[in-house]
Amino acid sequence: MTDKVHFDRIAIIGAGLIGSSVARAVMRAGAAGTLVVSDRDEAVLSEAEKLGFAHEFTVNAREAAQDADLVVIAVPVGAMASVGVTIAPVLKAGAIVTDVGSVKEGVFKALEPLLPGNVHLIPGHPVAGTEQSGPSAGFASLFDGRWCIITPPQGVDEGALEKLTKLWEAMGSKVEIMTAQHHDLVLAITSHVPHLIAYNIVGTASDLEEVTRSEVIKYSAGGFRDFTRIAASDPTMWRDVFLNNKDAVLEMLGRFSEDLTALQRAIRWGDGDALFDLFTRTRDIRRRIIDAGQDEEAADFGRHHEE
Ligand SMILES: NC(=O)C1=CN([C@@H]2O[C@H](COP(=O)(O)OP(=O)(O)OC[C@H]3O[C@@H](n4cnc5c(N)ncnc54)[C@H](O)[C@@H]3O)[C@@H](O)[C@H]2O)C=CC1
Ligand SMILES: O=C(O)C(=O)Cc1ccc(O)cc1
Repeated sequence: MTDKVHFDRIAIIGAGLIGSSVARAVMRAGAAGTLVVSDRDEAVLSEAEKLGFAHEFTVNAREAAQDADLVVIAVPVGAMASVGVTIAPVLKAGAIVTDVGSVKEGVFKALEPLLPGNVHLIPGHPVAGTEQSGPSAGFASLFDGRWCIITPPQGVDEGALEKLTKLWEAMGSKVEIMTAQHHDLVLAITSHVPHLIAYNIVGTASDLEEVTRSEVIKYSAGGFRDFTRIAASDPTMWRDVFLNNKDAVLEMLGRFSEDLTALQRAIRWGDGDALFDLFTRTRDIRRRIIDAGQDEEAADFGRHHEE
């Protein structure tokens, strides 16, 4: 039995889906003496306060970060730097600063020059979420059994890394360590490009003429419905993901469009074997995901939450 992880003061900046879920999971784990949550949006903060998932609430990120042993930045990727500028002057020596952003290399490059040299910046990404946003969409079990990828910089303080790892484990996650660059490449194909495809197909449907569009809605079968769930994801968050993981997304999109062209040819020339072979290979990937226990948990969480 390992010692229970504990921080005297944890500050979470950003009280949306992920920040509020981290707050609830920290409380569930009893991992903070004091948990303070901050959001610059007063409406979000008062909703968070009503939900009561932390000990203290403030619109002032600097006040939240003051004296914190751990600061978790849970804002859209494009807003990380502005939070860094705000909190840098008050960070305690030896504090751990982490984030939950969906892109890792850009976030590290944006934050690292802003923070004092005596704090430990160790980025992270819980690979768990839903298409919803805001404090009421969060829940304590979001990270249970899901991966959290931590991307420590070279020369990281091992004690700080171990403490952060233990916190994610206490919040229910399985932790994997990799470089930020590798994370961004893997997530480009498993998460970012799939979201772009969903935005694109739903966008194409919404551009159809009125009559056809209403039929798309009326007859939407499983496939299209699943895309609309993903394409309902937060516009600010996803704009920032694509602007900050440009190279890896463009690399994967290049491969994707080559493969799409090959499929187009197979359809045009009636190459049924090519189609059948691909569809057989892809079915195997689905089976392997289910065998690994990584099936539709996030989607189910999202759906349960809508009910
Ligand atoms: N939505 C998802 O499924 C997942 C999201 N992420 C990452 O988590 C981060 C947060 O995403 P969500 O919680 O979904 O977004 P959200 O939209 O639910 O919450 C973000 C919150 O940050 C606040 N905020 C924005 N700029 C701020 C600033 N400068 N100072 C203080 N607060 C600020 C907003 O008012 C908002 O309440 C993003 O970086 C995203 O890439 C990671 C895993 C899953
Ligand atoms: O809702 C879904 O299906 C998701 O894919 C959630 C999600 C969104 C962004 C992430 O960085 C991680 C998970």
